[in-house]
Amino acid sequence: MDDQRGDGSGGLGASARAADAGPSRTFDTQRPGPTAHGEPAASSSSVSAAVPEAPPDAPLSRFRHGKRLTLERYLQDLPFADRPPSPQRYHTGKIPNTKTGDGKPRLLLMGQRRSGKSSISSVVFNKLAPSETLYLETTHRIHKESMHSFMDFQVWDLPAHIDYSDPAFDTEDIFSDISALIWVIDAQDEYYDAIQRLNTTILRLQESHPSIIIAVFVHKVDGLSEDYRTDTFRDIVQRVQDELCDAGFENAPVNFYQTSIYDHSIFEAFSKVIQKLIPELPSLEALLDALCASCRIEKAYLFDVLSKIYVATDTSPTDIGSYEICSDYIDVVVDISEIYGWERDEAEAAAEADDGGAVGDSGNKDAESLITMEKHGNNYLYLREINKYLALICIMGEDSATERKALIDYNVRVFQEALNRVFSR
Ligand SMILES: Nc1nc2c(ncn2[C@@H]2O[C@H](COP(=O)(O)OP(=O)(O)OP(=O)(O)O)[C@@H](O)[C@H]2O)c(=O)[nH]1
Repeated sequence: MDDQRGDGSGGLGASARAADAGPSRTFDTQRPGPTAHGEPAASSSSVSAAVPEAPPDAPLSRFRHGKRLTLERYLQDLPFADRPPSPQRYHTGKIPNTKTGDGKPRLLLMGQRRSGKSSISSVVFNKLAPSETLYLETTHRIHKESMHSFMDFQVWDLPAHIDYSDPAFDTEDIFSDISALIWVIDAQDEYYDAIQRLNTTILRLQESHPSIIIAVFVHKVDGLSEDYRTDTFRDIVQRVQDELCDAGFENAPVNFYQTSIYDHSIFEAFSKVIQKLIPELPSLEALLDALCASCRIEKAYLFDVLSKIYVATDTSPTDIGSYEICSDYIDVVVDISEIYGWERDEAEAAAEADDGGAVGDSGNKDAESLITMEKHGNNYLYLREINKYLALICIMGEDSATERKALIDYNVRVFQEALNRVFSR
């Protein structure tokens, strides 16, 4: 592996480590450590998926000090954010239903008991090893996770025993601020009741909060044979749509994903849900397309390093295999940086910010930077940290030789600049 450090950086791992240590994510630190993926494999496919603010003196301030990321600033709740005039195609996080006005997207995890809600939240956001989820206890109260990364959002895990469809239950507090509802169905269990509850909830939300994004995770598919998994998935999709249609709600905008915590499918599904909350997604995809065309990149992902959720990818067909390779590669780089990386102090970062930033300049205005390359079969992987939270990772095409690295570096910097312009608009 050829590992080059640009811009006097502590590297991707340094920022990831700093954030994992608590500053930029308000997670339950009692939960055990790193993610272990690699247990039973299952392929995935998709059809078309209050923690209080950290005190100001918390380590979070390290990231908020000085030059803030334009991306972060835009996506969060600054009142003066300049929004594009085009009609809103995606939720922006500043959803019309927002009551409290905190502007942070909220994702609700709902479903039957033992369907796997807490496991999903723990594996994706707390890096809990999937096997450790066997010991998770039943959720009795709403469990709230705050994710502070390239975009702030909250994930609420709702206990299954409360009947939210009961008209006597005041759901306004729960549903009024949400951006996306993720309904988890246990594919290994009897699912008719789950579908009925899901449809009741969808119909209710359709009346009161029609702009909410709805995703169904057909979960625990790892335990099913290929054929049975496909049949179950189709059956669930069909039943949900038929019942909604019978109730007068045709073509309901519900997305379905096959998921499992034992492989990457849960991260991929979450990525797709999160992408629907990003208003700039079309611009990001167009930028990635342009980059792929100019550098003969086979597939490019913009990853949120902390969660391994991908924020955007180019518009060429996505397969779980390429996501897995890139996701594993981020793990490797983060692990190596854990050992060899160091933290850049703020004065140093600020000095670099003043010098750097121009296209073609080696300075990186927003973050430390790290470039790594690795032969992977015929194609090699290219990773560059874009800012504190985001990393660009590309599977290079066969005709994109490593000798052209200088040109690729240049184009990636142009991409980085363009990205900053998109988010500083
Ligand atoms: N095979 C398999 N088991 C899973 C998966 N996700 C979760 N589980 C298991 O499902 C069981 C229930 O998971 P929980 O996360 O506690 O389910 P929950 O929906 O939060 O349950 P309640 O809190 O009771 O509502 C645990 O034993 C998990 O290990 C998965 O993808 N595959």
